[in-house]
Amino acid sequence: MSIDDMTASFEQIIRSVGEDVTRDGLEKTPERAAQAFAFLTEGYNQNLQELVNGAIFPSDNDEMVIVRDVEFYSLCEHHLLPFIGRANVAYIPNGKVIGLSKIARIIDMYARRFQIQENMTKEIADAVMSVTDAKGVAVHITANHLCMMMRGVGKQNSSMSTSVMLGTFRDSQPTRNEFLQLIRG
Ligand SMILES: Nc1nc2c(ncn2[C@@H]2O[C@H](COP(=O)(O)OP(=O)(O)OP(=O)(O)O)[C@@H](O)[C@H]2O)c(=O)[nH]1
Ligand SMILES: [Zn+2]
Repeated sequence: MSIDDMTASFEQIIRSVGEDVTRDGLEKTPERAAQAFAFLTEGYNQNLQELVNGAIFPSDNDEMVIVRDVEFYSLCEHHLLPFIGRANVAYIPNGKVIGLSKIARIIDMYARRFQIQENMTKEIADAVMSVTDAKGVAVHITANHLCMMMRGVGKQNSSMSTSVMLGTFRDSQPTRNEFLQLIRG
């Protein structure tokens, strides 16, 4: 990722809207915007193994583990505008558990890319499954999309929910229901 290239692109965008990129307030904006965008897309520079950093621990607990209400900020791949929400992630351990913070790091790694919510939900579920070998993984995300709020159809109060169920959560209705009840509570 080249900050210089992005800086030049933001300079061009600012010019294209008819602004004077040399005026005091905007002088450093192209580079600031490039740095901000680099941060918001840093998920492209991360990979799962490095991010988890070996934080997988043996455990004979085989009850559902849920990490709830993890906030995230992503960018929709259609408009590059933010969508903002919360993710709930559950898994049923199969001899090992993952470090708690790593679930949040996995969510951020996929959020900090150009995304649609459905794909992000699936990518998080697949990633948690691949690093934990869990009996089952469930991911549920609710988000507000600014492309639908500050432009376009202009709906301020609608939110979108997506979920992906793998393994036991897909096969067993009671397990799926327990998850849905726990995230509602
Ligand atoms: N399924 C899904 N759609 C999304 C997501 N983020 C944005 N969109 C939608 O992507 C669609 C793109 O539609 P287009 O008609 O190509 O673009 P547009 O003319 O800007 O559409 P409007 O937003 O309706 O003005 C819109 O319906 C958006 O609401 C997402 O995460 N998931
Ligand atoms: Zn959008």
